[in-house]
Amino acid sequence: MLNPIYRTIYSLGLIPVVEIDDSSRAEVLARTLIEAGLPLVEITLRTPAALQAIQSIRRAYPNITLGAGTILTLDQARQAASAGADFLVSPGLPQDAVEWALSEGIPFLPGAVTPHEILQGLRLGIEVFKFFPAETMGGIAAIKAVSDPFPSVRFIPTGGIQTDNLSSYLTHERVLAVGGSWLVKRQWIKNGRFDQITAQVKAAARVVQSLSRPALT
Ligand SMILES: O=C(O)C(=O)C[C@H](O)[C@H](O)COP(=O)(O)O
Repeated sequence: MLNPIYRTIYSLGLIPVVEIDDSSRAEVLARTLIEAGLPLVEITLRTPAALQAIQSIRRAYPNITLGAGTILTLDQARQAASAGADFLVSPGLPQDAVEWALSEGIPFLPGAVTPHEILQGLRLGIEVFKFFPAETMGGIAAIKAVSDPFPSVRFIPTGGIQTDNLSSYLTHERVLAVGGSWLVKRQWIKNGRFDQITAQVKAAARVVQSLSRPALT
């Protein structure tokens, strides 16, 4: 059974992957995304401000779907969850963090691109994988090839995805959503250009809505 968080992610189709330098901008960032029709964000733990940003967003918008990305260790997984993250994302598969999250009922989206990595994740109980870096690893053709032996697996590709190449991913039955930093550029938050975030998110959402996507089974 697919976790309800993944159903929400599927229905929105897009995960903005965010690097934030100043946590005081987190609330307005979340408001911008919600008002643009995308009540979903992944804050990566790549900056010292990330945990505080997660806390601020959770406090201001209890219903937003909130992810924490770049989880590399068990400690980071615990910290992100207690700051208020609903789901955790990693570029790879940190086994202790994955095991802990699943035992707490927190969806964990680990990175996997090879059959070996997918098998490792499946054995831990993972149902959805981040396919990263998607474009560099061969794009949708690579996802098709690697998913054949794993009929239950779904992917959220990230890495090199933009509005103009997201369609080939999102129309494939194994792809739940796409993620990326193109929706919310770090500089836009820094420079207070929330109007650019709104425009980018709306343009991508229009493409998602125009697609005939396979139903979630
Ligand atoms: O930080 C992580 O946990 C990652 O795995 C990386 C991000 O998902 C990618 O950096 C997004 O890729 P771009 O959209 O090409 O910027």
